[in-house]
Amino acid sequence: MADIAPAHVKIARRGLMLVISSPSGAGKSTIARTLMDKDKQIGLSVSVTTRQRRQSEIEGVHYQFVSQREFERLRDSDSLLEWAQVHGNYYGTPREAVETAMGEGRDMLFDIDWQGAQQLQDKMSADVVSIFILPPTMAELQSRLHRRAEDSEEVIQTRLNNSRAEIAHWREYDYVIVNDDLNAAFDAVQSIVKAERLRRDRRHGLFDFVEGLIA
Ligand SMILES: Nc1ncnc2c1ncn2[C@@H]1O[C@H](COP(=O)(O)OP(=O)(O)OP(=O)(O)O)[C@@H](O)[C@H]1O
Ligand SMILES: Nc1nc2c(ncn2[C@@H]2O[C@H](COP(=O)(O)O)[C@@H](O)[C@H]2O)c(=O)[nH]1
Repeated sequence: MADIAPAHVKIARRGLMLVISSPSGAGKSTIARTLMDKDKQIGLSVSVTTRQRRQSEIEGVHYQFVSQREFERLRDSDSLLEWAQVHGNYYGTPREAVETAMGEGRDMLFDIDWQGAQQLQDKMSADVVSIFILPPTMAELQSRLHRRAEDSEEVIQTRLNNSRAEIAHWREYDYVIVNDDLNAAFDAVQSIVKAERLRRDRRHGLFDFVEGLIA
């Protein structure tokens, strides 16, 4: 197995970059929030966005809401690790928080679209684990956006119109989960995180216990 470091080589463990994407309304933020509640080892990357704040959202918790001018300043000063225009607004991942977490070996979750996922994959492929969430049907996707009752009808229609083009990127992800039953979808995400942490630890030769057994 070529990816295991020899026992005498100690490599600093880096955090996992868990990327989760989906068409709007498929349930990725719900799954991400549940994971953050249950798994205290993982931190959420809080994006900056030019989108208007929704009623339920808190500044600095769900997003950092910024003006177009401030977004351009952050982008042009290379303060964003990735950025994209999605459904007519700009979104980006602040670089500093991610680099600090990775360097300290802390895992991070990114609720970002396929364009952002591609950029992280290009820049930091060794650390990225990507998951795409699908809705069970397009009709259910539509009714979830309506039931969420956070966006205007016009915004909902824009998001639904974009959903097929977003779903077309599903093959670019390491894992694909159909979010029909929320608990089952969450369990699948949790299993992926657990398995990927084991793989990462094996890769970094941190199985001190095994080394002790065979010493
Ligand atoms: N398995 C499920 N069954 C029924 N409703 C669900 C399920 N998963 C999520 N929902 C509901 O669907 C709505 C959309 O979910 P959520 O906001 O998590 O979507 P999203 O993919 O993050 O969308 P966006 O990209 O617009 O942020 C929410 O009201 C959520 O409670
Ligand atoms: N490329 C990025 N995409 C992002 C980021 N933050 C959020 N998103 C994605 O935007 C859409 C819409 O989100 P919403 O909160 O307005 O519903 C969704 O697909 C998010 O995943 C980011 O920093 N970069």
